[in-house]
Amino acid sequence: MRVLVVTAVPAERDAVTRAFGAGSRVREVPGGEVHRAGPFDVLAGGAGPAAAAAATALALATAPADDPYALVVSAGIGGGFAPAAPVGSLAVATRIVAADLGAETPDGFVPVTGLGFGRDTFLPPEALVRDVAEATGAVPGPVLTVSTVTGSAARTAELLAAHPGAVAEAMEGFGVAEAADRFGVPALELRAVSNTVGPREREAWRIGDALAALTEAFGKTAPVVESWTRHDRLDRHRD
Ligand SMILES: O=C(O)c1cccc(C(=O)CC[C@H]2O[C@@H](n3cnc4c(=O)[nH]cnc43)[C@H](O)[C@@H]2O)c1
Repeated sequence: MRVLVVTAVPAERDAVTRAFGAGSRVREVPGGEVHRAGPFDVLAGGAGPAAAAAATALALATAPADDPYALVVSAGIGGGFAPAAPVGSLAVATRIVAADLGAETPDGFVPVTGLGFGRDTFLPPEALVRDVAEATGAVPGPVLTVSTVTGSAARTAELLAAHPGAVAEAMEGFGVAEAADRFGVPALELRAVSNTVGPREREAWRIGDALAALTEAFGKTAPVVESWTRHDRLDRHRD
């Protein structure tokens, strides 16, 4: 069974496929094209949770019936929370959290679940997270999905207070996981840290280094997910 990887932009998609030589384009989906590379089908689905959810859902809905996806991975560059995830490091999500989905109240932010509907967290398969962390050196921890890139020390402190131990933020993970969940497929999130979450300093983003780290990480992740799709996934369904 194959693994669908959803990135935001083509530069991230190409960083993933580069681990296996050039990715060959396999199929068009509305608004994008899926590139095949090793065990991965890689799609640049757009930036933000809504684009990511739509692209993921379309790719899953149009997957060949005789070769469905066993896993969806949200991947790309991201902001790392200091000191847990420095620039150039990798982060793998133990929880994929919609950090700004909810309501602002006089008493502070209330997550959507506190409003009595929806959900704000998806849990990737524990054993897979552990094995990916071990193979790649990625720091495991909550990865936050935000619609607005954090740009101040105050907002960084707010996020860390609400999500102790958060290692990274990005803009797509929750959208990818929400779509995958509708298809009964587990999701993972893997981020290469291009910048530190905090006061905005766009010129300091090390995008090239992060993309190179992403390529290396996917080379090391391939055997792990191949083994997981063959063995652990089936064990899980047997329980
Ligand atoms: O300009 C380029 O060459 C380039 C190459 C690859 C990727 C980009 C992006 O701007 C990707 C946007 C994507 O990155 C995630 N991201 C990165 N840092 C943060 C952050 O601190 N907070 C939230 N998201 C971050 C995010 O997922 C964006 O969609 C440019």
